[in-house]
Amino acid sequence: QHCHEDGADSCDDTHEALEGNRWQFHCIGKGDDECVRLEEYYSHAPEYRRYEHAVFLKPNHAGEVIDVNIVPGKTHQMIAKAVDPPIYEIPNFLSDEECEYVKKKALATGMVHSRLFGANPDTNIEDLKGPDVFRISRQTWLRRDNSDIMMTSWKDRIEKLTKMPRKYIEDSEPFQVVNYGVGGHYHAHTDSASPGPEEMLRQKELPCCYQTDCPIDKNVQLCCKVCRYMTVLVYLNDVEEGGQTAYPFADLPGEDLQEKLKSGDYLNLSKHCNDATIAVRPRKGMAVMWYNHAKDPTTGLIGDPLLSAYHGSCDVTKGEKWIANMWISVPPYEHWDKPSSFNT
Ligand SMILES: O=C(O)CCC(=O)C(=O)O
Ligand SMILES: [Fe+2]
Repeated sequence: QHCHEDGADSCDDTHEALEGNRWQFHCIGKGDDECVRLEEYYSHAPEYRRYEHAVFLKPNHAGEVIDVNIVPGKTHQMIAKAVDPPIYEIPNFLSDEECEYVKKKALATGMVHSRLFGANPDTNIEDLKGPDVFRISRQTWLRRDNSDIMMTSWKDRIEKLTKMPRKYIEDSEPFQVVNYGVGGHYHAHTDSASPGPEEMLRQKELPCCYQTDCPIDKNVQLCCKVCRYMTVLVYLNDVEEGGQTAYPFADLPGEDLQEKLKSGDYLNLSKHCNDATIAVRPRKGMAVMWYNHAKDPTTGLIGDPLLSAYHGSCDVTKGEKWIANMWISVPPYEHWDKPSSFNT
């Protein structure tokens, strides 16, 4: 590996030929040893050089701890929880004061009951309760406000953490703030495009939702597809009991995953929270970051959805739970030059 000692960004352009493929290394620590080897890089054909490429940071093993500089003068840790998909915990991503600020701001905008894609708009969701309900929470969106120093600094940290081109961070949706009470949960789901083969084929030609005005809370599947390449979720409080973020299929061998997915039952986290291979306990200010898609090895843009990235929130059994979601969207090659409707 050819990472330079003089800082994180100096080795972003380091390439090494390996059996005809190109590999890229990103030095996210200080020395050579802390370089993280990324997935195979794009093929360097001229048509794939016109735009900025996504980054996929893969840990060497679960439990790996990587020091990162995301705030000047401070060191944070990225703790790998899983390899497939890569899931990382980043303690103290936000300070206590920042968490309080986000909650206050969210309450001021007004929180509404969360809906699902394709949900019947006539249902009175406020009355729905119990383990059979897929999602029970309240939420709001915090719109981009470039004069807000906290939000800008938050995006800086996400950029340093993910190594993603700033463009994709700026293009992405507003921050979503979610609040769960006792009994609140969100059964296991994917944050991005429906991963079934037929669905993928049907949606192939569609632009990404963030590039359109398609209403994201209705049945959007006919108009656009969700292209949330990665998720950065931040816990805004300590939850007294329950409320873990659970990944029922993380790091499972392919056959076991297929079997569990087929049964469908494992998606119900009110029943199966404890069967999940990875469950992250909320801690105020901590971020969890993971990939919902592979990186397309040819185009360097969003690739196939990762079934291993199914996740959700277990029931809050005592107290309440506050989170903020930041999704980073990346287009597929067919739509790489379409502008984002959020970055105006
Ligand atoms: O609350 C959690 O831990 C998970 C939330 C989630 O998956 C989502 O909002 O998409
Ligand atoms: Fe999610």
